[in-house]
Amino acid sequence: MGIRLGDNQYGKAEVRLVRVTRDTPVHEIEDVCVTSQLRGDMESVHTVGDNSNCLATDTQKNTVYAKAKENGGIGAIEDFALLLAQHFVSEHDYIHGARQEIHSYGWNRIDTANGPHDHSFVRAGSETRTTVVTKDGDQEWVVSGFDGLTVLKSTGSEFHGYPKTHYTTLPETTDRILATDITARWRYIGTGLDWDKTYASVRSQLLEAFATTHSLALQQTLYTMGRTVLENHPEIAEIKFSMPNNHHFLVDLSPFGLDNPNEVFFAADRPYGKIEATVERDDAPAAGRAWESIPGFV
Ligand SMILES: O=c1[nH]c(=O)c2[nH]c(=O)[nH]c2[nH]1
Repeated sequence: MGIRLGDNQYGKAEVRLVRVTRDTPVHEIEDVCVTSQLRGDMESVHTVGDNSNCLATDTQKNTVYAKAKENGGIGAIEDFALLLAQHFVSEHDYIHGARQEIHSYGWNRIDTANGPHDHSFVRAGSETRTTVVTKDGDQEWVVSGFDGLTVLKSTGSEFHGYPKTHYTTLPETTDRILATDITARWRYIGTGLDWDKTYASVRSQLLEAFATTHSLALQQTLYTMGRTVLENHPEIAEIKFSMPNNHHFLVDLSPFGLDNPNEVFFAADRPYGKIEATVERDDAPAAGRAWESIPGFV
């Protein structure tokens, strides 16, 4: 019978790791979630249960923890993911490729009456920074981004001019709330970059573009955000977004004899519009395997 093993990868998912740097009484913390997956000569473990090439997922988990110590911390998640991928591929001749995904959660020092506390922290911001490093032999790809950066504009957003069909009830508006949770992923050209600096810059450009674009559609805002990033970052080939349109409906207060000039809204949680797009350079190098197993984006 013509049956064979197709693409496969395996590893330990969602290894939670908090690293405390405690060289001085003023501690630092790094908080990440690592998913390690390996690809290689895995035919026989699948077909006959021969585990001789099967680097245990438990070993992959231990490697993540040990490298956090040997490396003196995590550092930029892109560097740590590259370090893990390079370790697995170079140490074991039966491992040919790796996919290392890391999410990181930011923490700020708690501000007390006596100033920022030495070892007490509060979660920073609403977003989770992410990276996926894919290594295939000598080739490496880095896709970074974030999930869930929640933003809202209380004006500066219109929506009109859309087709009016038999089923259209949506009133046109020249002044509405625009709210979304930005999920973005961008593909780097090459490695060896200052990941933390680029991340901070992309994040602030996205926020600036969201704030300053007078929006005629969330699609237009999305495109402007992506174009701004590509114009300012030649090291980024493309950026993908998935953004809900978190609807805010004006509440009818007329039964109570009250007017409502865009002041009181019902913040609906579902359904929501779902706006997704890629903004890309037309001369970008090919994506190769960079986007493999990164679901949820077009
Ligand atoms: O910015 C928007 N884009 C749409 O495609 C859309 N559709 C809709 O009902 N409201 C909106 N708003």
